[in-house]
Amino acid sequence: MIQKSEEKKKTTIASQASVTNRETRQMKWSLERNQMAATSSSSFSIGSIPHGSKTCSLGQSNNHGIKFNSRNHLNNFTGLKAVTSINPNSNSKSSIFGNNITVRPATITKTRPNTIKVTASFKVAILGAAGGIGQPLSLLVKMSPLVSDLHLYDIANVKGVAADLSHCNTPSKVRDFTGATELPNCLQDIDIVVIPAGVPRKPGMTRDDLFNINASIVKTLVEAVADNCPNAFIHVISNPVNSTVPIAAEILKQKGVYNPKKLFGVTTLDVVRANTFVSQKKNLKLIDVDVPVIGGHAGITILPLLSKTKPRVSFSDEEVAELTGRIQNGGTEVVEAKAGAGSATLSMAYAAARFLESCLRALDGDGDVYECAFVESEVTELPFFASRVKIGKDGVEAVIGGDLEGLTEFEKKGLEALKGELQGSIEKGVAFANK
Ligand SMILES: NC(=O)c1ccc[n+]([C@@H]2O[C@H](COP(=O)([O-])OP(=O)(O)OC[C@H]3O[C@@H](n4cnc5c(N)ncnc54)[C@H](O)[C@@H]3O)[C@@H](O)[C@H]2O)c1
Ligand SMILES: O=C(O)C[C@H](O)C(=O)O
Repeated sequence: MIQKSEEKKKTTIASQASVTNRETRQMKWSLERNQMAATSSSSFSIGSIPHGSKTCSLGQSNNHGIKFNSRNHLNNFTGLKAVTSINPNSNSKSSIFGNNITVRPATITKTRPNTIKVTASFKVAILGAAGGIGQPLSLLVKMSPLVSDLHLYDIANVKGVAADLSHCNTPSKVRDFTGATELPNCLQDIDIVVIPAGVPRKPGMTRDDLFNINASIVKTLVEAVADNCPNAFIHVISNPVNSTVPIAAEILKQKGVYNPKKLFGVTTLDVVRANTFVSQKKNLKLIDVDVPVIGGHAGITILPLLSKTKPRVSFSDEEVAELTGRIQNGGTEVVEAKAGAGSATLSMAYAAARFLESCLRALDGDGDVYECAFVESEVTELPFFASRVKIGKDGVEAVIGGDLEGLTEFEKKGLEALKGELQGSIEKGVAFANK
């Protein structure tokens, strides 16, 4: 399908008389690259399947490419293409890796015949942008046509990262900010703040072992967010997420700007892992698989609901035990493989970019955005809990409690077993923020 549509696009574009030989070569390069990506199993999309909703959000309906998707719109993003290869009158969609990057119509202006200028509109700040997660995440965000401004903050080494990224000919303007004095400027008018700042695990450590260092880092950064962009969505990646999110909530409360709908602990990597491991185990097409993962983001608090896997698939008891264990220990698997050089960075950047992109689409008016996230919640007796949430322009529109109904005995036990640890981690965060 993709190949066919790319062929069609190729024909259409190649017939445009105004295109020079050099431009034709550039187009061919771009199209060949797109075709390669479209047929390659290594190409990917960032997205999730909204259970119980009619349409798939980005990527999963068509897995051959990063699809920074914006529902409203049908225009072309220049991305890796020569600007002159774009026909502004065409309805065909194009993308970096072979399919639909769509952008908001209001943000596109013709600059001269057969060219368009993309000016996307959302402002994103990444705090901890020079780190193992921060760098690849920044690159993925730089590729989004929905982002107009990308602010990179770190306590060190961020200038080079920003200079490097700024040479990519994608719409967003990249700026770097170093150190506490530059943090307020970094956060001005920001729509979404992503926080991967903090130390990662080494073999033998738990996520909670990071608490002493990362709790203070998150506290300081969220104070600045509260002071400078209190209406922004906040995505907390720094571990232990089960504690750092409650810390962030308390700080925002102290500053009088807490909006529980806009504070998210990023647990997307658990879903990404669950989808990958299940599709491998059951030999399913990866694009079709979606497994909700609930609870929290550490050890047994990570509870994949395999019985709710889409498409419906049956697992033996042994498979359930094995898959659940692997998903719960996915982080440790990477920490051990890296043998002291850190924890998951690339898969986390991918997961964070997926979650960010979902929120950008929600901000852009897509009414069909669902993701799992660790949020303030009433689906259990715990004050914070990861589950699927519906995300809209103002943040969490609904926490989907229905996933907790009809659980298997194994899942019910897992849910009861995680509550003590999760409650303890939440209380630890709250106590830290209020001491
Ligand atoms: N939520 C998840 O699923 C998930 C997944 C992977 C990693 N993590 C966590 O993400 C965090 C970062 O991991 P990493 O591999 O990128 O670590 P890293 O050490 O490679 O990078 C961390 C970055 O944060 C910066 N930093 C430190 N203190 C800062 C401060 N006060 N302000 C701004 N920046 C600061 C460092 O300079 C560094 O560039 C860790 O806590 C890790 O456990 C979470
Ligand atoms: O495992 C870690 O320490 C990092 C992260 O939480 C992960 O799940 O990979």
